[in-house]
Amino acid sequence: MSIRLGSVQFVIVSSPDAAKLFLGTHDTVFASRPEIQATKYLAYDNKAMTFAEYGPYWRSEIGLMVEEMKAASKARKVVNLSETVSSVIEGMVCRMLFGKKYDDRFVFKTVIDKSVEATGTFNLADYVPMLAPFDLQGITKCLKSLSKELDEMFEILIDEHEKRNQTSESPKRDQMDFIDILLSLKHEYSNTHDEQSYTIDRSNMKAILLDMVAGAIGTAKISIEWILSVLIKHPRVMKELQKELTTMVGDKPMVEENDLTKLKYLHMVVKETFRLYPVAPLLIPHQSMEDIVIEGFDIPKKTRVLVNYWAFGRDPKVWSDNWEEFLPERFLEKEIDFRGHDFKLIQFGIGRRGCPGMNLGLLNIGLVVSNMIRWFNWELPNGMSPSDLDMKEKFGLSTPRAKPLLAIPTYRA
Ligand code: HEM
Repeated sequence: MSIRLGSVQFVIVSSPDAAKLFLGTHDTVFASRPEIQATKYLAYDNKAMTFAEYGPYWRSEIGLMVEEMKAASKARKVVNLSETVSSVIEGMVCRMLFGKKYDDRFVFKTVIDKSVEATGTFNLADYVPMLAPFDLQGITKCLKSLSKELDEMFEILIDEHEKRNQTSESPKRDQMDFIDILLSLKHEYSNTHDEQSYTIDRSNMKAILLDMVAGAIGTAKISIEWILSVLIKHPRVMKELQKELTTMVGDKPMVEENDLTKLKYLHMVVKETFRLYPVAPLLIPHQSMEDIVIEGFDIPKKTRVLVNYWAFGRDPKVWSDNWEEFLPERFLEKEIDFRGHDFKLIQFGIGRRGCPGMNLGLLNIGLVVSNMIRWFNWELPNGMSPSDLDMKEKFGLSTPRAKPLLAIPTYRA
């Protein structure tokens, strides 16, 4: 389907076969992103991330989470799981990037949530550029203020790392956090074999940090929130997963990174949740870099492509008539994964602009979910039955739960 909004031409891709054409066969043509007001003000002129390195950044955060849930279990306290997951993920990401969990000056999750919301809001200025200077909806003002908040936080973090490195010996390679690694690459060429390579300066560093923080925090939080919701709503699936965890992990105090590959049922639960509750229902818009003809249709340069991935997971032609059912076992028979070979399940996008943080995202999700489920049973508050759990989404650039997930943990010794 093709539509026009103001001066902008869109193509909407609504099936895995069409996605294969645009993001597979013609991936090189559609590998650009449109420049919108949000990227202009938030994303340091679209300077992007390239790599990631991390150690066991998650251990203390997961340990604290388990202890906190044990205390809540003793007190029969209702836990706001949406809030808890958000803090755990923020803590894990901060430890990985900045070496430690920082203090109240750093409110990444709040600023990132607001930025995602502002980016996902329909902004007239993106479709009728002559209206941009008037900022009729006040979105540009909001984006500028969010950008300033983020910039100030990154400046403090980089300054603190630089000062520490000046006063004491620079950390050894295996003790470096992500900012140390970026600082060690400052002014080096990003790619010595490429004539168009650029040096990594301070704004590149901040753009990369923004990619990491924005990419890692909200997406994992939303994914985990949905996985826990479907598990609570479907006690049969919850029991099956707990059985797997008990058998495969035993009495170890924590489910660890190397346990995750053994957890086949967990992987099926994750895939089934990604099918029905995508984090980015339209992925991130792509844009064509040249004119192209696809299946007889002329598609001009700079056409934006929206991939309606939300619809893929609800297509009976793809998932059969029981598509509405939450059934992880459907992946027993289907060799479908989201690692770039199959266009039915593209939770992380696909091709050149696919998500570079997929492995890290899957790891964070696996660690948090498995530890929450290995050690605790979950009950809804006020005697609510699992089938009554509200599963409404809040639509936008990403789709979190409309209402926070509240539940009472009981410790499973
Ligand atoms: C559950 C976790 C995650 C999900 C569901 C997710 C999903 C996505 C999706 C749908 C896209 C757009 C793909 C497209 O338009 O074709 C994307 C892009 C991106 N993601 Fe992720 N992501 C996750 C985790 C992460 C993490 C942990 C990082 C960083 C460490 C990250 C960094 C990025 C970046 C930088 C892009 C833009 C890539 C580009 O434009 O070339 N993501 N992600």
